[in-house]
Amino acid sequence: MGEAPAFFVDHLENGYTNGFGVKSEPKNRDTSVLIGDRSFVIGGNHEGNPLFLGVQIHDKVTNKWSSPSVLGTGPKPCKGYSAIVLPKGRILVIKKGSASDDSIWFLEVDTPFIREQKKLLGREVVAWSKGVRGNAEKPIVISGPSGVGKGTLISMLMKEFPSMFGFSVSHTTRAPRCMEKNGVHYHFTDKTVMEKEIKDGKFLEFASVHGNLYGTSIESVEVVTDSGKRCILDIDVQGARSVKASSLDAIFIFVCPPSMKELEDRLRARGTETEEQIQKRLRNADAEIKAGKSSGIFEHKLYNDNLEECYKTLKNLLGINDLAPVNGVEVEGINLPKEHTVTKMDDKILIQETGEGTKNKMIVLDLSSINGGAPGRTRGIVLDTVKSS
Ligand SMILES: Nc1ncnc2c1ncn2[C@@H]1O[C@H](COP(=O)(O)OP(=O)(O)OP(=O)(O)O)[C@@H](O)[C@H]1O
Ligand SMILES: Nc1nc2c(ncn2[C@@H]2O[C@H](COP(=O)(O)O)[C@@H](O)[C@H]2O)c(=O)[nH]1
Repeated sequence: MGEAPAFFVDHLENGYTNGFGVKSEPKNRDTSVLIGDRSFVIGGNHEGNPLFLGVQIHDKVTNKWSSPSVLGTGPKPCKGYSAIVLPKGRILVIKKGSASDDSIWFLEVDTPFIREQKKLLGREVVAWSKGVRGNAEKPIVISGPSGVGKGTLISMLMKEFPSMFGFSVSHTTRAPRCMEKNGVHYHFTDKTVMEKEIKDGKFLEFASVHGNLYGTSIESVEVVTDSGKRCILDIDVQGARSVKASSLDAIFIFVCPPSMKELEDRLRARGTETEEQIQKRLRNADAEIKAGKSSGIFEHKLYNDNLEECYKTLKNLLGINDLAPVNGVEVEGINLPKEHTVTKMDDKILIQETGEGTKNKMIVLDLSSINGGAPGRTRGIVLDTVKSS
């Protein structure tokens, strides 16, 4: 047997406040979704704006109501909706009688992205993301010897397409270079702290590289994917091997130098390492290049000789060229029957058409396919339409 949705709310059209127009305690409390110690009440207007659905939070422990910062563009007010609590701090909202580009939404209330935003903003935060069909783009792992130009290529990509790509900020125990900012280039971390976090299972991968510890925390990747951007990881070959073995379905690119002499020249010209460190990095480069070319980890190899040409090849490889649109992934809306019931069955949501003279269409939404997301962004949904008799 399936479970009924957490709740169904009727008549939430614009102008029909249904008890949610109030600043403090909403009157209609049975329409709240309980997650941990907090109830999330979805309805009425967002900060008096009649175009967007509002959210309020009740904390059971403090018995206080708050209006969170709402990230992303949320759904328009609607006739009614079903709300279903999903794992990992998300609420699925399925609207009634809405346009195909406004029918399925996710409210993030306790994801890593939300927790990070809460820390930053110092207040309650939630984020909306719209549900669309299709799969989110795979993260990109870029490896190559030190000084080959990985960081340069990634910076060019992020500068040209800031809304499309996001950088996974690694942790490292090495000291910051003079222009490097904590939390932007790396999370500069004490070795004992990082070792403890590795032990606590917080890292997707880690490795000792040129005498220091480097690692990608699960949260660093989630922060990017939850912001709806395609995640880029700049990691060494050992790290790439670990990611390949993990559940992260990524594409792997290895950047080769035109020659060892050119690699050495670039490292020296960068001027960020001591002579001893340069020698160490060059020694390691040999083994890295061999592993990169022969390990079977990398499906794509780039030669960074001429920077502009290499960048163009990288863009082509990522499906970005002068003819293709670059403002995010092309999205497909979801047409739902005007009148329907919603049932949850394991990781499937069944949306059954109701009403006289209808075709009794059933839409099956596969929750296991959901990834990426928020705020205001899309995530992949796989839908099947079944005709019941
Ligand atoms: N095609 C190129 N031609 C000449 N110089 C380049 C080219 N690509 C990058 N560089 C320069 O080489 C130096 C090293 O590049 P970058 O810092 O991007 O390397 P990296 O692979 O990220 O190194 P690391 O792994 O140590 O972080 C930089 O000074 C950069 O400006
Ligand atoms: N396995 C990992 N390797 C990483 C990570 N972050 C960076 N790196 C690699 O380290 C070297 C040196 O970087 P530098 O900033 O000190 O020059 C470079 O090859 C990076 O790709 C990581 O999280 N995991």
